Amino acid sequence: MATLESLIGLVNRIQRACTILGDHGGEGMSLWEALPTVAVVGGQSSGKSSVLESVVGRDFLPRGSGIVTRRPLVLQLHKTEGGAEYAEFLHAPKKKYPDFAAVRQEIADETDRITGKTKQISNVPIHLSIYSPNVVDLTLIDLPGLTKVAVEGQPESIVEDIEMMVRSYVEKPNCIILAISPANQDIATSDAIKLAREVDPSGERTFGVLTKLDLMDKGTNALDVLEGRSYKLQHPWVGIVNRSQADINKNVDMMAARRKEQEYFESSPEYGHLAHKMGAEYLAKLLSKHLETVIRQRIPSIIALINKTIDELNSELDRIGRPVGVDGGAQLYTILEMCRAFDRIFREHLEGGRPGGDRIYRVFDHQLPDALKKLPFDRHLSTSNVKKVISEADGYQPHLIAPEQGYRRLIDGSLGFFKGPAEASVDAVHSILKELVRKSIVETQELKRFPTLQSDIAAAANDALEKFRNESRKTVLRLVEMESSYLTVEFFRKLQTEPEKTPQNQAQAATPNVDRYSDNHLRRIGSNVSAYINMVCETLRNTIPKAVVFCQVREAKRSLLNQFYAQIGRREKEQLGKMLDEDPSLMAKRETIAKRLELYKSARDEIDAVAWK
Ligand SMILES: Nc1nc2c(ncn2[C@@H]2O[C@H](COP(=O)(O)OP(=O)(O)OP(=O)(O)O)[C@@H](O)[C@H]2O)c(=O)[nH]1
Repeated sequence: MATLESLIGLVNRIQRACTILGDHGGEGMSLWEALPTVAVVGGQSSGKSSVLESVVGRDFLPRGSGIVTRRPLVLQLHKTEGGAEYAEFLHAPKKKYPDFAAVRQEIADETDRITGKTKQISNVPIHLSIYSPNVVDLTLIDLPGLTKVAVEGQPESIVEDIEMMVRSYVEKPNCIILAISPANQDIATSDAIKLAREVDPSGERTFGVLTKLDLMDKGTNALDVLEGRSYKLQHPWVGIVNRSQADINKNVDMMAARRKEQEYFESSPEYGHLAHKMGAEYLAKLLSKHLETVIRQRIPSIIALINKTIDELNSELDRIGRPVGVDGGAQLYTILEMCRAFDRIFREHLEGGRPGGDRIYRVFDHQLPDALKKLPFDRHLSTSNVKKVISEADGYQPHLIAPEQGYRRLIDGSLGFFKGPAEASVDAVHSILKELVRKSIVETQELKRFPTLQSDIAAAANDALEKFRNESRKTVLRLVEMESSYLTVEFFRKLQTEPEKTPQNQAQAATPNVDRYSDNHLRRIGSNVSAYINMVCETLRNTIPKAVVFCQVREAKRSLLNQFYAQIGRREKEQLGKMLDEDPSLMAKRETIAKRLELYKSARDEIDAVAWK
């Protein structure tokens, strides 16, 4: 079983970690609140400070008129095996205070640092550790004295504020209440007892302390209280005789005061039989033992709370994303992971796992054929235009057999029309791909936290798409140009051998080239060209999609981010870090969670180390 020292030391360490990480109660069930603590409460001038100093055996608390204690003071006492006494503040961890007058000054200064000189109160605790051979292991929290009236310079609300702060500590079921009441005042009117009664009616976590026994009226005594008849508590009352104001003024040494107190009880006719259970030293031991028992009881529930919280924090971290390592390798890895996640989703869109790829097929199946159908060949191959083109091509010398030049010009002119629909298909597919990039970025959960990387990936992907589009445009235009560069000669050979179908045509064939520019003749040329163009159109309707898929879709699937990968591979650590810029609020949130996680994990380690000793 763990020793007494180790259990209180354990809670001390966890408490300190809590304060470092800003966990000192408040919303929800915090670790701090799960830890057993001893809170010192009492009315003003009840002798609170005197009791604390006597327990420590040192003068170290600020004195003065008005409300001096304005922040909770977490006082952790560590017993040392001899050696010099010294104090340490959590807010100045490197500094040792061997001089307790300086401790007093630092408590006052540190109080003001948070509350300002306005004499407001604050619930942010000051942590003070005292290392001394003259103390027992114990942690006490000194709270502002309960008061009824605000004094000069302090806001009216301070009375209520103090009560609320003290209440927030003592109402926690893990709080052991050290209720200080002066003996020279009716116990029924004690502020400390009134509050304790409210929050701990059964008295199981209240320790009653009666101060100023030496100041009671002659002929009266406090036995009714000390023996539990006036107000019953589960734990025995402890009577205390602190230094009087006169003693303090005379600088009576604390050790001397402890001795004097012991003598007082031993020599007292009324309290002599209780002497071994009275005094500040006894109180310290009593509390220490009790605190240890309570901690031991609480450990299983503390472990349960810690484990539950660690699980919750972990899943919260998973939800918002783990912090990225700071070294360049880790950053590069993270960026590549994000890129891969994005790329996977983008490909799913194309391949049908997600919607969007089908729109590309619609371009080939609808848009392109529709556009081809709408090309103005009728106009281009109208008799009048055929005549115009052929005459121009013939020049001063009309053609002899067939208008070879005219045919070529008519065909060239017609083929030119295919460029429009070909380019339109390229552009349509381009904008679908762009839209899919946008969608995929949005759908990549992992990327959500990295707005900069999001836009970097989007920019890189769009750059690549732009390049693919240019390539694709060149290719489809080439397909069209190829059609112009070499005509399918078989088509025309076949035409020549085909017999004329109508009698009129037969007549014309019989007298060939009677009128080279007759309507019939021109119509025939027009329809021949039209037939040829239709054939080419059929070919292009099939080859344009192939070119577009080859240049744009296939490349997008294969190498959308290749250029980007090459770029980031060359980047320096700082540039990579910039790419992983996150939303500041998210970063702050993660940091808080990570810190809390660290706190809970270290608390678990501490407990593991002690509990199995
Ligand atoms: N004679 C005698 N005087 C005491 C005793 N306890 C406290 N005093 C005196 O009572 C006055 C108030 O004591 P403190 O310890 O400052 O009381 P406090 O509750 O801390 O007071 P505030 O910090 O002002 O709320 C001081 O002058 C002490 O010397 C005691 O047991 N006997």
